[in-house]
Amino acid sequence: MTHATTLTPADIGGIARRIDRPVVLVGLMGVGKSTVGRRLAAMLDRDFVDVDEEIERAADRTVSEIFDSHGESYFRDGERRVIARLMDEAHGVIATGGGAFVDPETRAAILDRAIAVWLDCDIDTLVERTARRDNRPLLRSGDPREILTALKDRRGAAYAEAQIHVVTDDAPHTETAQRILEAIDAWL
Ligand SMILES: Nc1ncnc2c1ncn2[C@@H]1O[C@H](COP(=O)(O)OP(=O)(O)OP(=O)(O)O)[C@@H](O)[C@H]1O
Ligand SMILES: O=C(O)C1=C[C@@H](O)[C@@H](O)[C@H](O)C1
Ligand SMILES: [Mg+2]
Repeated sequence: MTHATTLTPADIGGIARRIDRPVVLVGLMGVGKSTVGRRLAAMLDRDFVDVDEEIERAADRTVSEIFDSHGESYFRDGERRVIARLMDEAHGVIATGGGAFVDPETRAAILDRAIAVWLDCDIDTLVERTARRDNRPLLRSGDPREILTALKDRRGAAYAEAQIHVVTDDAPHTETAQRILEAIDAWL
């Protein structure tokens, strides 16, 4: 599905001035949180932080290495701490890892301090996108389609608590970022 976006630079500037909290992108692996988030931050002229990258920097290891050497619960503890810190700092756009918003403490902190945007798209698209890079440890333990489908079922209720829901389809990054802005504008 295509969707013509009509936001002018002046519109975007107006929306940017009304956004008084960080915009936090949540949703499944491959939905575009990191790549669309970076584009959205550039459009808003705000800074961009990727939680997975922050954890990797703090640990001086990749997400996969952390899962391999310490396990998922160790990674989740680091993720919770990083997001708690980010909520205390003034950031423009924050891309979370796919599981972050499922943690009740993290979800409550984000909902209290930020605008959570749930990016959502169909499983076929997620399977295709996540196959491009082998950097997602949760998808290595079996068939990625089955794992993503199960995660979507299990996590859907948590993601649905986000204030804003944007279905991305296969729209390009810039268009998706514009749709997020339109949804925020309508919600504010
Ligand atoms: N709207 C889009 N149109 C085209 N390609 C996209 C779109 N969104 C994401 N992609 C591509 O899908 C891949 C995964 O995107 P990205 O890394 O942003 O996902 P993510 O939500 O951050 O995943 P993770 O939870 O694993 O960090 C990248 O190759 C990215 O370029
Ligand atoms: O969906 C998830 O649980 C994950 C998504 C990635 O962003 C990483 O945070 C990690 O691979 C786990
Ligand atoms: Mg990401």
